[in-house]
Amino acid sequence: MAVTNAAGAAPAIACEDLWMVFGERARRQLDSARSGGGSPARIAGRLHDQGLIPAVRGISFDVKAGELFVVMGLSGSGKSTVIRCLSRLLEPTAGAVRIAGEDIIAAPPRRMVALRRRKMGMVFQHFGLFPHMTVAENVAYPLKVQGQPAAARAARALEVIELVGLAGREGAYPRELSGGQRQRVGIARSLAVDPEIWFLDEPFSALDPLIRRQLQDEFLRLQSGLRKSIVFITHDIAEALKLADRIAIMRDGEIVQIGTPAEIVLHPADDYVAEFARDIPRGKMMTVASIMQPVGAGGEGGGEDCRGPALATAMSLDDALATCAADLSPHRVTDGDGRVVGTMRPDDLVRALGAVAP
Ligand SMILES: Nc1ncnc2c1ncn2[C@@H]1O[C@H](COP(=O)(O)OP(=O)(O)OP(=O)(O)O)[C@@H](O)[C@H]1O
Repeated sequence: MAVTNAAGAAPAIACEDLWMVFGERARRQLDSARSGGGSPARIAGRLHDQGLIPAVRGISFDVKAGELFVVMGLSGSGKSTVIRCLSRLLEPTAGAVRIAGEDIIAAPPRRMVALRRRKMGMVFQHFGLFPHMTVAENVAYPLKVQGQPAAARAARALEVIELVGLAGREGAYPRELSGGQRQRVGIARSLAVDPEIWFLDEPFSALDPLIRRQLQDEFLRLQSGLRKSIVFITHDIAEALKLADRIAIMRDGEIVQIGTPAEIVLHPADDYVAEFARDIPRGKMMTVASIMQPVGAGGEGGGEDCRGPALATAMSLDDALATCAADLSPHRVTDGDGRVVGTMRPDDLVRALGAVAP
């Protein structure tokens, strides 16, 4: 049965009280551990004592349509296990996963195969390209699996190859490409079927920092046009803050905080989250959009009392500070199309930069 929210639209992904326990008779052991009651950590402790590995411990979250949702945490915190449960590459031990309202845990295997082929795109850290196929053949492969005719899949492959900036390299083999180019092929291949849901598990982690930054920028540009519903995994807080609409921070199989990049940096839920956010160069990493008062939400009509030049939503806080330093009155904030979308008060800016106590 489809489950919808108050507005009538189901979230793109809804995950509720999800458990993934590795080991013998995991389901029965989990039931027994839960019957004793207590927090997920206590239940996990009982499972540990039985020699099981409770990798994901009763987590819940929603991903909205078109949202870029980042799951972040240290190595071993359970990130990859979560993403594998969402596509049922792993069978969760307990809990519910719904894709656009459809309960996929109850879906029969054939339906699951169809969902993976038509609705879901996946990109992993190790590109997983076929070495004996050209770029074009690799990218067209999922369309071949779908049974699309040769001409249609060649045309679509070229389209997405162009989208990821590899036009002209469609005849190359993976061994002839750099790491960054190979990952672009992986991204193009996952986009070929035009998935609604996109799972990316540390897609840029194997790349050197410069290429990594470049691919992050390209990824943001792609997403601003595509508006896919995305679950993106990373262990890098800077990457999470740069890309995310919202971030879920995981520790020991649990989610300790879900929030926007600004909420995570400015209002960390505990010391673990604060530790991640501590060394972030806020002025460089955070944008005006993340701390402005939106129009109608304290930003009033957007700029009646404002003087001085408008700030752009995409501007870094450092650049905004340089602009505001000349005029300490509130500033209008405009989006890429020049529309007034909010107000920035210089004291909010200074607070966000950590120069005064909140
Ligand atoms: N197939 C498996 N069998 C047993 N334990 C597993 C299995 N897969 C994962 N685990 C364990 O589950 C826990 C979470 O692993 P997971 O790979 O999800 O973490 P992660 O946050 O993605 O880590 P990394 O960033 O290093 O990839 C770890 O303790 C791991 O050893």
